[in-house]
Amino acid sequence: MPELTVHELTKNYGTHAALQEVSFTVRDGSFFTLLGPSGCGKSTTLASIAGLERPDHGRIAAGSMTFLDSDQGVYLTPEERNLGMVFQSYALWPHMTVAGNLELPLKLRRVSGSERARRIDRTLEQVGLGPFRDRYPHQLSGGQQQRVALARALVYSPDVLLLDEPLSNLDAKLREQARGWLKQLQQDVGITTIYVTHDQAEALTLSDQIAVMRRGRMLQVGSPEEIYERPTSPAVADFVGRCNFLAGTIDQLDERQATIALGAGTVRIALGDQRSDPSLIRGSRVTLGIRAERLRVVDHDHNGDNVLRAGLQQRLYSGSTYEYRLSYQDQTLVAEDTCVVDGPEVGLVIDPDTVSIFPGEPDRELLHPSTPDAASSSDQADRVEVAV
Ligand SMILES: Nc1ncnc2c1ncn2[C@@H]1O[C@H](COP(=O)(O)OP(=O)(O)OP(=O)(O)O)[C@@H](O)[C@H]1O
Repeated sequence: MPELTVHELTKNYGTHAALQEVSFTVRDGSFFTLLGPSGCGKSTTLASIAGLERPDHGRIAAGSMTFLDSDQGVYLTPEERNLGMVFQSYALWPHMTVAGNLELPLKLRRVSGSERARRIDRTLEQVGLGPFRDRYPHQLSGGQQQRVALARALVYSPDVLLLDEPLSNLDAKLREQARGWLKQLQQDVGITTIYVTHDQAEALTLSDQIAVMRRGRMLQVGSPEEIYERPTSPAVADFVGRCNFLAGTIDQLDERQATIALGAGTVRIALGDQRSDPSLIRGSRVTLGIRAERLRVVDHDHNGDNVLRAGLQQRLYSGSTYEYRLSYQDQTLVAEDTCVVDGPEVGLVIDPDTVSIFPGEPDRELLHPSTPDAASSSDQADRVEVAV
């Protein structure tokens, strides 16, 4: 299976820039996910790869085959690209049986009768639908229909599989099961796969690489761990997982640590990847990103380093954890913890190894103002040590 490269893809709809110089590479045989909020350009990117949209500018190639090269005037039709595609609405042919749905794309490719039968049997076996070959789509469950759609995309051995939110029509439980099954199938077949979703949990569990998009631009490409643990921008930290953002100023800085002034208090930070960032200098404004599940809620009189004092607004039971809504200075923070802590005020222990630091002020839309009736946070100076 070939590697797929997308280079500086640009697409405008009138004055609206749907894609702005989007570039990425999908490794041979890997599972690559385009993740981002609604309207960020995921489907336009996928449709451009499929040949269903024609970008204004850019280059797309799979192995030695160039699908699109705007500079050279190269543009292959969808039929010339040998790709398999599955949409959210499985788009099965309702008047054909399961086997009939798989047979049509083979007939269109002029595959011989005996070879068609062999491939249909093998693919239905792969997706676990052997016994269902003579059923019609309306006689199948949603999950089974989704498997038929996948089988139909795989039966003619495409070079690359393109999946546009294929699990979103399934209910929550079935969707979780389908993730494991889909990942296994992709690994068994070994096919290069590009997957579109706005569901971060789906992206994290399924992917070898995730590309986070926003407003037609690529924000970050990396493994699920990189995207979650080391986001390169507040926007990525905000979209993947739940993150609290705090504004601060670098007070002191050395090779390994930085001390950040947070309102009335200070924060000590051990420097990781950001060590080489030239914009992190003494006196510069920064944004700290702290994941909700990495804030430990303790009693208000808890002693030690890295403790913020916050007002307790609300504690919500969510099964495996409690969700705390807390007021800190003029913001609402969210923490997830398994323990029960009460009182108008609590302590928040920050794990120094799990805080991200970004240059500059936080975007206003990332900050959540505290509600007017919330208990006020302590004015006392906080001292927090954070590793980045
Ligand atoms: N045919 C079109 N004409 C005009 N604007 C379009 C067209 N198709 C898409 N857009 C716009 O381009 C932007 C990107 O759309 P796209 O469908 O790629 O987003 P998306 O990330 O896939 O969103 P969703 O998750 O909601 O499907 C959106 O602002 C959308 O309104």
